[in-house]
Amino acid sequence: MAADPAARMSPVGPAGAASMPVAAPLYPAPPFEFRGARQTWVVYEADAAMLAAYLPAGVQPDSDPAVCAAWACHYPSSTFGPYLEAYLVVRVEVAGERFWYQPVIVTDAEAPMAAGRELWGYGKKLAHLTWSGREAGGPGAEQLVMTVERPRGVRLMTLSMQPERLVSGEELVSLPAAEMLPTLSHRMVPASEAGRPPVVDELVAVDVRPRAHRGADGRPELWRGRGAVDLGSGSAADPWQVFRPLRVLDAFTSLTDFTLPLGRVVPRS
Ligand SMILES: CC(=O)CC(=O)O
Repeated sequence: MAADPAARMSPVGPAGAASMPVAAPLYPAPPFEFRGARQTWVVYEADAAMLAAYLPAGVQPDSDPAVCAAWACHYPSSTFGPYLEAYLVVRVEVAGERFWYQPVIVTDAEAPMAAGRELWGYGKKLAHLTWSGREAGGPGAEQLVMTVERPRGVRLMTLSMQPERLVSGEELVSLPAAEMLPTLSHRMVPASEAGRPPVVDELVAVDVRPRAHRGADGRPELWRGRGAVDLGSGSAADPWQVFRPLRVLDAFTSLTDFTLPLGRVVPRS
């Protein structure tokens, strides 16, 4: 009797799987979807010379003092599952194009950690993150707070933001501190044979626009308010204090749905 093809079907992943291990991939193939994403930015000035060691060759702040942002992400629903993430980013210029360069990223889950490092060159580390604040901001709403510890008990960052005023997409575009630039990462993959140079050493840009902003009646859900970032004295492994704010410029929080695209390689000169 001929075997039933369905009965022979393997319970493991298909050949050509999107990620390792190919028999049981850690994360699926694109598209990479995010729903109800709460992102909060505190934009500030920092000492460009202090943070220079975090920038790869060919990547320079586009101003002095440097413009940085502490960026807190609460992702309740995504292709990679629910997770929290925190970034420190620097506004930079590379060969005449401007980006938000991402030297520091921490997350609390394995799938977005591996996918971020492998696909986009996001140099993520695992950390203990907490997030508090209601889903929707609003005037008089409780403040939004993210904390980052790595390892647990060693506080690297406390970010807080008090939403005060709903702003339109047009108004946001006109605010210098909220400039929507592509992000940029340094994707480095070491060689597996001793004495060989990295097999990948490239700058990867990701253009996260366009974003679909959610809100009651389809209006954008973007709030502006007051922000604060405390980076303390860092740690030996993670000297985040070099990004310490000199002056806070602005603070925003948004609630969006979006699809994260793959990147593009940026020539260094
Ligand atoms: C999986 C990813 O790296 C996407 C993100 O968390 O920004």
